[in-house]
Amino acid sequence: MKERVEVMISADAISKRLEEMAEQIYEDFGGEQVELVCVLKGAVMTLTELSKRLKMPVTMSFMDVSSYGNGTESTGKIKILRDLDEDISGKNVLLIEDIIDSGRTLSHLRDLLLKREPKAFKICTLLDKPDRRVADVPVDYVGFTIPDAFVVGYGLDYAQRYRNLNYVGVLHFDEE
Ligand SMILES: O=P(O)(O)OC[C@H]1O[C@H](OP(=O)(O)OP(=O)(O)O)[C@H](O)[C@@H]1O
Ligand SMILES: Nc1nc2[nH]cnc2c(=O)[nH]1
Repeated sequence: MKERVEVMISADAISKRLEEMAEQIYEDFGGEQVELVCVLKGAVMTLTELSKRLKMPVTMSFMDVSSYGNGTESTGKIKILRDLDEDISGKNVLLIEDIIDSGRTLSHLRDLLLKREPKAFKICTLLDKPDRRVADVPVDYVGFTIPDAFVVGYGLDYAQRYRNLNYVGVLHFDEE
């Protein structure tokens, strides 16, 4: 089997959309300082690229959770591998994800973080795949709504590869 990536969302389109989202986020938080919470590893590229476009003061912290193995199917189990170092109570928090698929990861994280009583809590994702939703979770900022296909690039991996692509593409497996 040969792997092939077909472009779905170009680098240019992502850059423009992040610009729009950053403006909206700035307005919604009234220019106040925000703690950006990144869910490793997939959201790293979205976090860095979005943060460069945000005009208010921001801080960054990282959580690591696992729900997927090296394949393309969710296990349905969410494990916290690394929690935040900082207390988020009383802070403006923006949780950043690369993709919402079943919604299990975000729904679990949202419940966990809301218990810590942030001042404001919003969720931002580069990609949303609503067709596969199992757990309902309200999302404040969606970059792109995409059809049900396994995508890679811009932080998203297949067997830990392709995260470095500056675009989002559909992964195909061709017969050799
Ligand atoms: O909505 P869900 O079905 O829960 O899927 C979304 C999650 O899956 C991906 O993470 P993954 O577990 O692949 O880890 P990674 O970010 O380290 O690649 C992605 O980054 C989300 O966190
Ligand atoms: N790489 C990748 N990870 C995911 N996690 C949930 N959905 C996806 C997807 O389409 N691609």
